[in-house]
Amino acid sequence: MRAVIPYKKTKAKSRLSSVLTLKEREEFVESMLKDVVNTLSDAQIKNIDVLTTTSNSIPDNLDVKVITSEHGLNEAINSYLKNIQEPVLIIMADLPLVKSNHITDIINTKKDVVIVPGKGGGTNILYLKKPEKFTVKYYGSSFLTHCNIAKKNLNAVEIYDSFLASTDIDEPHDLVEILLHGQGLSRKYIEKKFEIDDSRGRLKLKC
Ligand SMILES: Nc1nc2c(ncn2[C@@H]2O[C@H](COP(=O)(O)OP(=O)(O)OP(=O)(O)O)[C@@H](O)[C@H]2O)c(=O)[nH]1
Ligand SMILES: C[C@H](OP(=O)(O)O)C(=O)O
Repeated sequence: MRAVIPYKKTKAKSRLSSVLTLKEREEFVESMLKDVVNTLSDAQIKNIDVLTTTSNSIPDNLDVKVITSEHGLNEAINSYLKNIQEPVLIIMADLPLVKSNHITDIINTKKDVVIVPGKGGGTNILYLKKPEKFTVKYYGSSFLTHCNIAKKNLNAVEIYDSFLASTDIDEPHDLVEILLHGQGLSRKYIEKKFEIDDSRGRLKLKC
């Protein structure tokens, strides 16, 4: 089996622009990518592909295969899947809280498809035992879309329930979860700039 991480660094995370500059956002997404790659490695995933928009956005020291595509997210992933004849784990790059035991739980499923929902209706992780029978359609309520695609084309779907695996980092309020639960490079990056305001459990910028 393989894992593929869709990754965009250029102008990344516009939803965080109120709290991080563009340079900081691009540095931050790189730290999250490294955390995801480290988690996959800890789960003994040997074949890790990073599907990115521009090859110059990947650090040299990552043990991954870099695949570039100028296409948008859906077209890039569906083109990638056309060349895959083995089970594939599609894991987003903005999931720094996922742990290796989540990955092993997911790939040891007895079902054809595992879907890990994101907050607000997204899809954080897809595990496809038969990728040739699946087409991704991210954005909007992609979680429901992917459930329907799976049920139409395959018969056995597992919805994997995990607070940490469902916590994708999109909005400023998501950053507090990294301070509360993170253990990797992205936590080191964020704690330089933010701390938790204990009075309300809310994030505030470090003075
Ligand atoms: N290869 C590729 N990955 C993408 C693309 N757009 C987003 N991604 C990745 O897909 C995952 C989810 O994307 P988003 O949460 O929308 O990331 P984003 O577009 O940087 O965030 P916003 O600008 O706030 O929407 C992240 O791992 C992104 O790095 C794309 O056009 N190509
Ligand atoms: C790619 C998209 O991410 P979101 O915008 O929901 O974080 C999705 O999961 O469908």
